Amino acid sequence: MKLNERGLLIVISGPSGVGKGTVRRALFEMKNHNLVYSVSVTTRPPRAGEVDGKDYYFVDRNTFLQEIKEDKFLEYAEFVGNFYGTPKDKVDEALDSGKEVVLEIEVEGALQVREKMKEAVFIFLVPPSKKALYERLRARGTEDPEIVEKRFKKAEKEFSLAYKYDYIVVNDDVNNAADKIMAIIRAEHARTQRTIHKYTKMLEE
Ligand SMILES: Nc1ncnc2c1ncn2[C@@H]1O[C@H](COP(=O)(O)OP(=O)(O)OP(=O)(O)O)[C@@H](O)[C@H]1O
Ligand SMILES: Nc1nc2c(ncn2[C@@H]2O[C@H](COP(=O)(O)O)[C@@H](O)[C@H]2O)c(=O)[nH]1
Repeated sequence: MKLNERGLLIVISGPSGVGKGTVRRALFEMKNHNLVYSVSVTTRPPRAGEVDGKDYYFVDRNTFLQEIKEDKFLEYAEFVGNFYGTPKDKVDEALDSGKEVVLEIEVEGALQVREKMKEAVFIFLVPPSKKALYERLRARGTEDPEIVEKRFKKAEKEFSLAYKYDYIVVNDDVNNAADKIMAIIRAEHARTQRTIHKYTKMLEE
């Protein structure tokens, strides 16, 4: 395949409860995009309403550990007691077919991707305030209070790594944040195409 036919990889991170999933869904509802969402594998039990194969591939711990051994993940990490990983073959397939692939993953995994895929774009979503983050996490009502505390505490470490990302986007308003992310994706796409075009021309000379 030609270099310029390969899609762009977009990594979105941010502390638990900041609104990554909500903003990503708003992004995918926009018109005229070429995005696909990479469904992760996890050992976390499904939340009410979550669908296997759409929200996550839900597996048990032994299956996940076996898949690590078989080198099936582009990246993986443990987050507050559960494993999460990105299936490598699906991401490669989608990129090879020219799609823009969105990963919504925590920071440890994102930094693994940074090492492997230099051309990927890294976006870190932040809340308007810490108070708003805590309130979103608590009000979502999907975790027991003790897990809410653990996830909120983990946010400190995640914030401290935000400087490793290419862009920081504030999720004050969902549509606002989705618009900003779409603008980043379009600009990065254009920049990548220009760079590839330049080098292809140079090689032809
Ligand atoms: N801009 C916003 N203003 C107010 N509430 C928001 C906003 N964005 C998201 N929320 C709410 O915050 C809660 C957490 O959002 P969401 O589940 O999308 O976060 P997340 O970052 O994907 O979390 P996790 O990493 O734990 O999966 C949800 O109840 C969602 O409706
Ligand atoms: N490193 C990875 N992190 C992932 C992946 N899929 C999701 N996540 C992140 O885990 C936490 C918790 O998710 P939750 O659904 O239990 O709230 C959150 O930050 C997700 O973005 C993955 O494949 N790899």
